Amino acid sequence: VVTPRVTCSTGQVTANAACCVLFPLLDDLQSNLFDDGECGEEVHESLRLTFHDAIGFSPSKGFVCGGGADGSVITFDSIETAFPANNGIDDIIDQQTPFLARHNVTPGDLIQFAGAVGVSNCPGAPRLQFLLGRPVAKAASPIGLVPEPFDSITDVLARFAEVNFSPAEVVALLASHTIAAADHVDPTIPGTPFDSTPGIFDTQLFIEAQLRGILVPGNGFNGGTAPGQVLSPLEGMIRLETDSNLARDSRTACEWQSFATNQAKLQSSFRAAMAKMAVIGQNTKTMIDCSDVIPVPKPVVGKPHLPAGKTMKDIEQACASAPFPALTADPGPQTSVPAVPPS
Ligand code: HEM
Ligand SMILES: [Ca+2]
Ligand SMILES: [Mn+2]
Repeated sequence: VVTPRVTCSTGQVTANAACCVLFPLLDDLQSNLFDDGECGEEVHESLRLTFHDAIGFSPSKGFVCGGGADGSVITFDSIETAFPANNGIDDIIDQQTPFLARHNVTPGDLIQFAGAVGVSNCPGAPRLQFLLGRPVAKAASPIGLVPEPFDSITDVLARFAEVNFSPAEVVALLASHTIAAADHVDPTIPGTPFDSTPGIFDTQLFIEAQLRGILVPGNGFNGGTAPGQVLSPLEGMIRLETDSNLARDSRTACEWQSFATNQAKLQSSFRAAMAKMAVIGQNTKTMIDCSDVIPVPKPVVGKPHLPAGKTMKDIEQACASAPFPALTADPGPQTSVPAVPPS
């Protein structure tokens, strides 16, 4: 099979002429949103936005087509940014919205494209799929569809099951928290990461979430969405109750552990789950595959390890059928994780 190719007026070659609109958008995003190709704050927030838009879909609440990954979080931002679970997403919505005036794409396409481009800046990430063609949203998402960090695993799995995601796919999607930080869980310490390497798409989240929690970063629990915050193993790192429980619940612990040292599985599972999430509620038959516009990410930096000062005794074994993979610790004093700088 010969894949047809077109050359855009801007010089790049792609699968379909409809994708040409994305090259100037790619350059604009890299220069003016992602600080020249960084895997920093705006990439993290853009990835979070892909989820908070897409998960707003509920067959039981009357969606048949439309909803989901439709850009409603931008089109109806005054409604959806007021949902408690969307705390903080107004920031990245304000930063992405001006790109709509400069490029001929819909809000739903912008959100998923920015997420895929942003993730490509993170060493170790898979090259995500991108399909073009989400119509402008006709309605806001109903409230209550975005999971909260204090939700039970039963509730989280039920919410994802409603949009046809298995427990294993939920765990794969949580790889997103390897390139993530919290601004609002404890608002006194914004930019506090979920793993020690928030600029790298590696397996450290799946190792570090399994370490025994011993401390509260910053100066104690400071409101925000806590009760969704639980003890962290490392100074400067924050742990969500849902991440902690997904790593320990019998329905998800073995899947969680399976990612601890398997970068290739992490990449392929996250890629597949993101491809599915990015089109929730959309009709893929009318969409165009523009995945070849997404840059190829750099390889992962570093190897799976315990943070300095930890031993295997600090791992809380949760999977009943296989031992946690043996790891050695980085040398040096107890790891303290620096915050992700705001930019
Ligand atoms: C059980 C499901 C989930 C829960 C309860 C959850 C909860 C949270 C919370 C509370 C934050 C911190 C927000 C802040 O304080 O700034 C956060 C950040 C984040 N989440 Fe999730 N999340 C879930 C699933 C996902 C999924 C599926 C994705 C994407 C595929 C995602 C991507 C992110 C990213 C990238 C950040 C970091 C944002 C930043 O650094 O500014 N999350 N999540
Ligand atoms: Ca990481
Ligand atoms: Mn942030």
